[in-house]
Amino acid sequence: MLLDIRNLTILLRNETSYVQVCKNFDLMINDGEICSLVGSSGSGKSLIIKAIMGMYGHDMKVTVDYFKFRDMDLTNLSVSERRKILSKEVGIIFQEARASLDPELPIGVQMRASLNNSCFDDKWYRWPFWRFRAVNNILHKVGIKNTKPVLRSLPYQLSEVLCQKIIIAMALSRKPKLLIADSPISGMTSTSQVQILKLFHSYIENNNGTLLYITNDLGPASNLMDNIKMLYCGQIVESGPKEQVINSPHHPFTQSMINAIPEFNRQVKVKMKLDVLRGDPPEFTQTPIGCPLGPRCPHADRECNTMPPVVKTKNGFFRCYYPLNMEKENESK
Ligand SMILES: Nc1ncnc2c1ncn2[C@@H]1O[C@H](COP(=O)(O)OP(=O)(O)OP(=O)(O)O)[C@@H](O)[C@H]1O
Repeated sequence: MLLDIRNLTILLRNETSYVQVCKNFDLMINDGEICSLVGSSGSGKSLIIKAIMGMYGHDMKVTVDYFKFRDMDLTNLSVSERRKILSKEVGIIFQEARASLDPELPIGVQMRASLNNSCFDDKWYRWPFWRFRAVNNILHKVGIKNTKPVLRSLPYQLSEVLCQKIIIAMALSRKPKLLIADSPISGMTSTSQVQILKLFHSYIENNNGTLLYITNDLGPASNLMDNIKMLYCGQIVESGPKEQVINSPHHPFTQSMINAIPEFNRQVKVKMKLDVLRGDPPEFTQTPIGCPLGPRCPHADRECNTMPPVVKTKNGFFRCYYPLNMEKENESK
C-alpha cells in the first residue's frame, strides 16, 4: 500500500465558528494504481488534497486517525514535518495553474529549477545544456511545440491552459512516486485532454508511478481509472473498481454523475428533461443530518434522516438505504 489514510476530518473556520467540510474520509491507494476522486464542484476535493499534503493555514483544522505513506507512519507528525516528507515524493498539479507559478520569473527559469537530480541518470546530464534539453522534451510531451516563446514568457502572458500544461510538465519531470492531479484537463480542447491523459497513463506504466486523479466529470478520464471514489458534501458515498461503479452504481449520486456523461445514441426529444438531480448541493453550514444527498434524492425516505451505514460490496462499499442495481450485486455473490 502506498498511501493509507483513515478517518480524515476537516473543519473550516467561518466568521463565528468551525464548519465540518469532510468527515470519515478514508483513502487507500496501492502502488501503481490510478485512483479517482470524483465529486461535484464544491464537494471538498481540493480541500482534502490540501489537508493530506499539509498545505493549509489557521483557517483549517485537520485530524486523522491513521496516516501512512510507503512504510512511514506519519500519523503523529506535525503538519510541517508531514509536508516536508510528502513534498519530496508527491507531485501535485493544482487546479489554479497560473497561481501555482511564480508570477515574476520566466517559465524557463522556473522549469529548469524544478528539475531535481532524479530527472538525470548521470551527473554529466545536470549541466545547463542538458537541463534545457530536458525542459524542451517534457514540454513537447504535453503538446507545447514552439517552446522558445513559452520559456521566455511570464505566467501572466500565457493562457490558463498553457499554464496548466506547464504545471503538468513540471510535476511529471520530477518523477514523483505519487502524482495528485486536481482537474488537470478542465478547459482544454478534447485533443489536448486525450494527449494529457495518455501522458499520465504512460507515466504510470513506465515509472511505476501512482496517480490520484481528482475530477468533477466522470466522462473523459474514466478509461484511465482503476478505482473510483464518489465524494458528496465531503463524504465518500460510494467506492469501488471502475467497472463495478460505472456498470452497476449503487448510490443515486453515482448514478446521477453517470447520467451526466454525454451519450449520443439515445433519441433526444424536443424539450426532453435532463436526467439530473433536483436542486443544488447544500452549503457546508447546512449539510443535512443523515444522508447528505437526502433532500435531492429521488429515492429518499424517512430512514435517510439518519446516516446510512457502510454496506460492503465485492471490492468496495456504498452508503445508502435504498441502493440501486442490487440484483447484479446479489447475482455476483
Ligand atoms: N479557505 C477557505 N475558506 C472558506 N471556505 C473555503 C476555503 N477553501 C474552500 N472553501 C469552500 O469549501 C468548499 C469546498 O471547496 P473545494 O475547493 O475543496 O471544492 P472542490 O470540490 O475542489 O470544487 P471544484 O471542483 O469546483 O474545485 C467550497 O464551497 C469552497 O468555497
